[in-house]
Order: sequence, then C-alpha cells, then structure tokens
Amino acid sequence: MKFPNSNLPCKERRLFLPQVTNNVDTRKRGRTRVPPNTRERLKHLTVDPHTTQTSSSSTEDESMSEIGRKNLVTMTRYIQKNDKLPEDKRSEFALLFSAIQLASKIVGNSMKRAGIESQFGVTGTTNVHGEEVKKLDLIANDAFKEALVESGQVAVMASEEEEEAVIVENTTGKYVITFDPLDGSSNIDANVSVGSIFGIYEKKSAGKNGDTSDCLQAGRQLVASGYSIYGSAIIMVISLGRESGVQGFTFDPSLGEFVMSHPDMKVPENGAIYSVNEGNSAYWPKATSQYVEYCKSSGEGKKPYSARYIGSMVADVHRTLLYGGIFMYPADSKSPNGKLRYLYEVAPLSFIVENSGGLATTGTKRCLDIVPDKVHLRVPVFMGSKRQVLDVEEYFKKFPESK
Ligand SMILES: O=P(O)(O)OC[C@H]1O[C@](O)(COP(=O)(O)O)[C@@H](O)[C@@H]1O
Repeated sequence: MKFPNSNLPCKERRLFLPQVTNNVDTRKRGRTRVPPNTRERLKHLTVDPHTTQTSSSSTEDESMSEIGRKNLVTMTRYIQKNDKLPEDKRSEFALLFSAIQLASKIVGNSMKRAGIESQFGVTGTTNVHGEEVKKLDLIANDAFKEALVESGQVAVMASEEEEEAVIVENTTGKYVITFDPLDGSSNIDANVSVGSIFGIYEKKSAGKNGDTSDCLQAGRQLVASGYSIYGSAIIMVISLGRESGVQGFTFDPSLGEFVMSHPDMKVPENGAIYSVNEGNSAYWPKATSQYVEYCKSSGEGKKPYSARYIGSMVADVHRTLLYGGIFMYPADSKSPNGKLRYLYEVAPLSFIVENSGGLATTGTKRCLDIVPDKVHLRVPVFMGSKRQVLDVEEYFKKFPESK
C-alpha cells in the first residue's frame, strides 16, 4: 500500500491508514456504530498496561478503526513507554527488540515461502547436537545473528546452531542473547507451528569484549525473554521482567508491525491438559510415569486430563500459557538430562511462564535457579500451571530415586 504524499510528517500520514471496518471506507458514507460489547472487546486491545494513561476516552460514535488507530500499541511503543524499565534500558531494549522483530519477520516470511523457494529439507550437515540441519535452521540463524549484531546492543550470542558462543568484537553492546533460531525443526516440513526462542542477559565479564562465561548465567539473571510462534499468525510473546509481566503481540502484515493483542497474559492456576512425548514412557523414572498416570486418572472429582503434544516446544508452551496444564520433557534412561537445552529453550520459556504466574521445575529444582556450566547444557523440564507443577514436585519427593 503506497502512502500518498509520503513526505508528509508522520502525524498527517496516519490519516491515510486504511479503514478496516468491513473494508468499507467509512469516511465517505458516515460512521459505523460500534455495538457496546465490541467496544468492550476493543478496549482491552488499546489499553497500554505500562503507562498510567488508559484509553477509556472512546466515545459512542467513534468508529472501530478510530479507536484502534488512536491507541495502537506496537511492541516498540510498549517498550519505549514502559515505565517499569529504567530510562536508559528503554532505548536499548527498543533497538534490541526491533532486531528480534525483524529477524522474526524474515523467518516467518521464509517459512511461508519455503515450499515456493525449495527451502524445505536439510542442508546435508549436522549441528553440535548431531541433528541434521534444516535449510530453514540456517536461514533463521543468520537472520537472528545479523539483526542482533546490527542492533549494536549485543556483546555475546549463544545459538542452538553455533557450537561455541559468538563474541561480537568492537562493540559497546552490553547484552548477551541466547537463542534457538528455529524450534520444532522436526515439524518444519509438515507445516506445523514452529518458533524462535530468545533470552536476554546483561554482560558480566569486565573485558572490552564479552566471553563464553557471559552466557553461563542462571535464568534468574534474565532481564528479558520471549518467543515468536509461526502459525496461522506470527505472534511474539515477551517479558521484560516480573513487574512488567507477559505481553503478546500479533504481527499485522498491513502495518508491518507487531501490535499488542494479548496484554498481561496469565497462565491459569490449574489446568487439565498434559503434554509429553509418551513414546518415551518406557524409559521414564517412576516419578514421571506415576505422575503421567495420575494425569490420565479419574476419581475423587478429578477427570482425566486431555493429552496434547505438537512436538514444537514453543507451540506446546504457548498453548499451555493460554489454556493451562503442563508441558513436560522429562529425563529418562535414554537421555539422563532430558533433551531440551537450558540456555535457549528452557530458561527463556521458564522466565515467561513464571512471570505469567506459572512455575517451571526439573522435578526437584526450579529451572530458573540452574547455573549452566556449558552453552548446550540439557535439562529435564516440567512447566505450566502452578497446581500441576507442584504436583510433579510432590511425585519426585515421593519417588526420590527418580532424581
Ligand atoms: O520429538 P521429540 O523427542 O518429542 O522432541 C520434541 C522437542 O524437540 C524440539 O523439537 C527441540 O527443538 P529443536 O527443534 O530446536 O531442536 C522441541 O521443540 C520439542 O519440544
């Protein structure tokens, strides 16, 4: 969509934004009255949770798009206006998250065009985990690396696709980014939702350049984290800390912006969905197999939980955040530390789940308390609704040999 007179200052240019109501241009044929319940629904989209200003100023005869346009909360605006963040961090985070938004748009676009541009399939190489590298894994890894370096805010990066930590030289950047550029690789070619996961720490080492030790921090040290999910829509869910809570933004291709669509996400305290690859059950320790049996049991007012497993951690955790329940990737006799990697899968998502009111445990320890000793450390994980995670911890106390 080409904006006429595009050299007009920003404020005037907004007047040309497309009217979205039923795709009808309301200005020529007068206003569309907005039924009260739609007005209520719209209101939650337009309240900026982190500024004192609320948008209850919409009047009866304002059109939908006028309300939306006046209070559109893009991710960049949310960060710049977030008074829970120290002033200096707002501009740094705005640059960092612009880079992550750009990388997510590139990955989302590449996913959509993979079939057309023969980007499905493998590269023929394997990564540090011995996994076949998908073509889209590399595209995603390059997109994140380049955008993050360009932001000028990054000193060190740790990626699932990089054997070693990546040190950015000659930068004044003071942040450390851990990321899984494309999570759920086994689902990519099947057009099932996959995602990108990232965690943001502050550089701790004193030297001009950062080093690997800057990555080896407990999840509690995270200053922000998030994920992008590439499904029917591209949605980014982020947390800038417990005080800021968890916010979801949906990518609006007509604006090219991530717009707030899920303010103040809270995982339900108690859920009735369990998510685990039961194909591994033969190798599970007693605590895990007993807990999963409990999930499936009924009696004393408890109904069996529903089983849901997509096989992309981002997608399974996103559903858990919305509907409640528990996502699990336990340790077992085949993989004594489980499969999922701490720095760029478990820690960033545990930060999100805990800041939305849920919990994340290995069974015996809160995931955010783990101090990693290597970049690609694997840990078992049970995360989601508080009730379910506390139940898991009870089972590990009951069967201590399962540790
Ligand atoms: O196929 P499995 O063993 O159930 O493993 C699925 C898990 O592995 C992962 O695909 C691992 O992630 P990658 O695809 O990034 O390697 C998770 O997203 C998912 O939860």
